[in-house]
Amino acid sequence: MSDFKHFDYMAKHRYEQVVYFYDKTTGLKGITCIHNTTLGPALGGTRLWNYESEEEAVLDCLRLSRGMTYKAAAAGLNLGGGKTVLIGEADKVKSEAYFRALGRYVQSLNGRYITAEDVNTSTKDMDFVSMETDYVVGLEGKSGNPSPMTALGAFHGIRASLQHKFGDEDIKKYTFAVQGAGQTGYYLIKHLVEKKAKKIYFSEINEKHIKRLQKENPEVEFVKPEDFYKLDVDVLVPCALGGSLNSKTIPQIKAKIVAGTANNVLLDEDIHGDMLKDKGILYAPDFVINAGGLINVYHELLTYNVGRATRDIEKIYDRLIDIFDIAERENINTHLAAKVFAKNRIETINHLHDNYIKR
Ligand SMILES: NC(=O)c1ccc[n+]([C@@H]2O[C@H](COP(=O)([O-])OP(=O)(O)OC[C@H]3O[C@@H](n4cnc5c(N)ncnc54)[C@H](O)[C@@H]3O)[C@@H](O)[C@H]2O)c1
Repeated sequence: MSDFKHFDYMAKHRYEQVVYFYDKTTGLKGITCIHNTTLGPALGGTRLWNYESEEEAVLDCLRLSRGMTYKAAAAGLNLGGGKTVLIGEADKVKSEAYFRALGRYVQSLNGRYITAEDVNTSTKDMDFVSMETDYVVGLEGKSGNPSPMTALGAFHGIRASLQHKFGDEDIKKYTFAVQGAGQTGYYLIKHLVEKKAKKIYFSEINEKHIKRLQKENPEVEFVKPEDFYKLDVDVLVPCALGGSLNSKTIPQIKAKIVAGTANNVLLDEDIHGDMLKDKGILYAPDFVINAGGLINVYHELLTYNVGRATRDIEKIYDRLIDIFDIAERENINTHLAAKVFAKNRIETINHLHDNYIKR
């Protein structure tokens, strides 16, 4: 019997709500976690995963929803943090009825939570969800594929990092190594090529993605994944896995900046955030630099306009500059500074709510 104490955990990290739902007919089994709605409705995708245990699923949902609170707050959006996880094998459970049942549960929360696609769920699945609820974004024909926008945000984040570290953001003067040329890495490389980066390396494990890039941009040089961290470049651009910066990889790094799209790059936020700081490596916090897709999808809740969304994504530049300044002033690592930045925004708006009596 597990001794995980749900309410103690919720109290410690200030969660608002955890909802369990089960639909007998379709076998839909899931959890929605709403971490914080100070800034607005909790937004976060629906992840479908064959979790080993229910506890693992709850913990994943809790952790991911909290991450969404910070991400939305740091992105300057009027959104809170939430997430849904569904327990099941993707190729066995998925159907129209399954996702429409999910839509019913989302609708029952009356707008406190807004969903979207995530691991193992697609825009097509979300179309079924949208038949039952208004509270779903990232639909076909609306804001579209988030990956190019995530890559665009990361590109502005790289510029901000260069500016802060070297006082000059001219891409032409620098060398880059990109890990992963998938949905986001591919587009990010295109931006670096377009701005005539001095040299670009990339590492990949998917043969198809390697060939695509070598065909389209032969000047971008392939390196084996095991050689990625020790490359003598100015900027490492992680666009693949979580946990890639850890006690084994950080000592190998020669680059002065780490800035890319990958989520949860630091295996341990505190230990590895400090390790990078001590080595004089500027780290652009993942949840700030990779928020372009979220900012884009948020614009669906307004009236979607690609120009306005793009301008908002550009603001990642200023936000990172502010965060780097906080880190320097407070002598803390940049990941912690980003959390301080996000928490400050939530607290400020919270006070504002206290001053204002709704009629
Ligand atoms: N897609 C988005 O809009 C978005 C938004 C925010 C964050 N992210 C994060 O960015 C990261 C990349 O997302 P994506 O959508 O580009 O995923 P993706 O799966 O399309 O691309 C990842 C690529 O990395 C490659 N890869 C895996 N392991 C590798 C290794 N050891 N060395 C080199 N390459 C390796 C894969 O083969 C794949 O081509 C993820 O961490 C994701 O959570 C993505």
